[in-house]
Amino acid sequence: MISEIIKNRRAVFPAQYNSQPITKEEILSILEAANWAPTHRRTEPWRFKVFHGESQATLGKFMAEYYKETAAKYSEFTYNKFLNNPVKAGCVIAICMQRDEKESIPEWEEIAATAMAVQNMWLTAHSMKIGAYWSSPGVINSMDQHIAMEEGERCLGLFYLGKFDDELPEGTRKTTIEEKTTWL
Ligand SMILES: Cc1cc2nc3c(=O)[nH]c(=O)nc-3n(C[C@H](O)[C@H](O)[C@H](O)COP(=O)(O)O)c2cc1C
Repeated sequence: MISEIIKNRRAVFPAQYNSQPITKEEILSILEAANWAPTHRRTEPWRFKVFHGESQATLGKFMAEYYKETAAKYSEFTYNKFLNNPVKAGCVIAICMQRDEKESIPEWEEIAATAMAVQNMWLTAHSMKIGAYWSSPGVINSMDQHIAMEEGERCLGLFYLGKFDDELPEGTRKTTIEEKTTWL
């Protein structure tokens, strides 16, 4: 049932990944789900850059060095996390949003559509027993220093994917949906 998949999906972090590879076919299935997200005026703004293989290590090096150059309070622990997390993953996908030339709809709608695409990916990965999480460190605003980005394209995060052995914990929410809902 989809409601079970929705409830049981968790953020699964690099520390939980085992070293099993993720195949290109598996990544393509996950990306295919993204393309079916709803989209206002059919702008289909989601764009993805897949780091799969050696590019994972160079992404880690870029993020770690960026952190070293910009950190207000540098820690070697954080440096090593930036360096090593992409390599622990089965692949990392940069989540990007492309504005259409005419900017025909507000930016927030394009971000919302891209986030819906990511939820499709996250649920698909979960149903394939592949863990995932959306990471949004400051370096995503400077991804154009590492990879080619189009005019009007913005990186919204990094989607880490990895296979895992452990049972996933039960999810928690601070408040119930009733507390967040007003009936009129
Ligand atoms: C837009 C977005 C950005 C996120 N950025 C981060 C992040 O930078 N670091 C992090 O640990 N988790 C990040 N998360 C994942 C959340 O921490 C996680 O989804 C939340 O703790 C709820 O846990 P659950 O997904 O297992 O239910 C992000 C999630 C979203 C939707």
